[in-house]
Amino acid sequence: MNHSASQQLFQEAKTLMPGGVNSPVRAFSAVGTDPVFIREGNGPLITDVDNNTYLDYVLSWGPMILGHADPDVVAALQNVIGKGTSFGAPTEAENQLASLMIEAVPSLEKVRMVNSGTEAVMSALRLARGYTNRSKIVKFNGNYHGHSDALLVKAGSGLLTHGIPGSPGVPEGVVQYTLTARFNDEAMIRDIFETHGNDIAAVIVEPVAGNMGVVPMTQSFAHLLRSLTSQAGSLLVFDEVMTGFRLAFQGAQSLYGITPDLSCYSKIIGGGLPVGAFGGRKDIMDHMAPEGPVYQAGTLSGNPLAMTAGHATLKKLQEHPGYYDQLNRQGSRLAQGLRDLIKKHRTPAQVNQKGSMLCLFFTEFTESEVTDFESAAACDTQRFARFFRGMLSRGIYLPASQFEAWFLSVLHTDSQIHQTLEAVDATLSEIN
Ligand SMILES: Cc1ncc(COP(=O)(O)O)c(C=O)c1O
Ligand SMILES: N[C@H](C=O)CCC(=O)O
Repeated sequence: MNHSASQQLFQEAKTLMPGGVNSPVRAFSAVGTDPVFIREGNGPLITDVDNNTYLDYVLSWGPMILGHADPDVVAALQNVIGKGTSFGAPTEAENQLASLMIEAVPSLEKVRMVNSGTEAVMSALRLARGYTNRSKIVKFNGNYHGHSDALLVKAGSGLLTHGIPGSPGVPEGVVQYTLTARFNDEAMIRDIFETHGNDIAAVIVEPVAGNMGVVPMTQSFAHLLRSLTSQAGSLLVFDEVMTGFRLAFQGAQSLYGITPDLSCYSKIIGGGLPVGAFGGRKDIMDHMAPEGPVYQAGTLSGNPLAMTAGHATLKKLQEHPGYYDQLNRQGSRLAQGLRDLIKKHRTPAQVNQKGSMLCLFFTEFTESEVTDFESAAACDTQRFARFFRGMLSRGIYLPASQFEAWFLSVLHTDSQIHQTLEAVDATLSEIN
């Protein structure tokens, strides 16, 4: 594959932006190659500036569940873009997206729109602290909730990819109220609540963690979190930035049978435009300004284009409930195919999959499952890097990190899954 135009753009980008990118994982530095510059996307395919086409399992890190340039989303955007792109004033489009989310997810009684997942989580936790009058929050090792100061502790995603345990620039005082616990470790979270229960404003969790690879929370851990928080008067906050409208129309919370107090969204609810939202119980949400005293604001919040793209996306998902069965089927088919191939090649690896989120962990500990940050972090990232490069050269675009989720769209076909597995077969024989 020729990558000369991408390489040229990357050289230029490095003189313009730190590392040549606007978000670290995109730089491909963890996989020992340069990034490809994407020119356009169509359905499950993306094409780079050198005219190479790839089957996309990144999907903009999750939002493009309908594939790229979905005709209904594009038409909805074309319909509004000529009428003004931002007003900083209420619009009907905000009501439309908010009411669709509230209709879909029983735990949402009111929502507030923001501009990113980071903002959604940061604001939800401020609200939790304001509502409970408590300071401490609990997060789990390897969960990633965006880059706000208090949450850059033992986080997944780019921090795990680049081996950054916290971040310079975050004063100690800011993280002194962030308690960290092992994901899926029931004894540890019980201990934390025994010691700090009365001071804990909220527990925040990715129900299916997708930022240390894919690691689902166990059912019993989910129920334990619900009961510990309820007993202690703390709030349970589900970070559904990745899982919301992806694992089910009602989100991961419906799969676990849990009603969180607050939930955070981004990605799919913006249909590929910058967006975020948080919501939950009305009595809690009404603590937000101007109804209540907890302050949060945004010049572009509820942006008409983002609301329109998000609404068109959710509407289409709502009108096609069969999409979720299809996504689950394709996810399972790909996961099973990967399992068969790692067995065939005797590759030390594990496959974790939940619906249309999955990943292949190159772990030496094949006999034990990857259930938390500690087992995920023990993976062979060099082998992953070789695997990634082999797949890219065969036209399969995977996340450029061992610790990110692969996503499927509703347009990934049987024959594309087959093509992916053929590429895996060839790549594993090359790198083993
Ligand atoms: C679970 C989760 N929470 C929060 C975020 C932060 O979202 P954003 O990148 O839109 O700020 C992300 C992704 O980055 C995420 O995957
Ligand atoms: N894991 C992150 C979000 O889900 C990846 C996006 C990024 O950091 O650029």
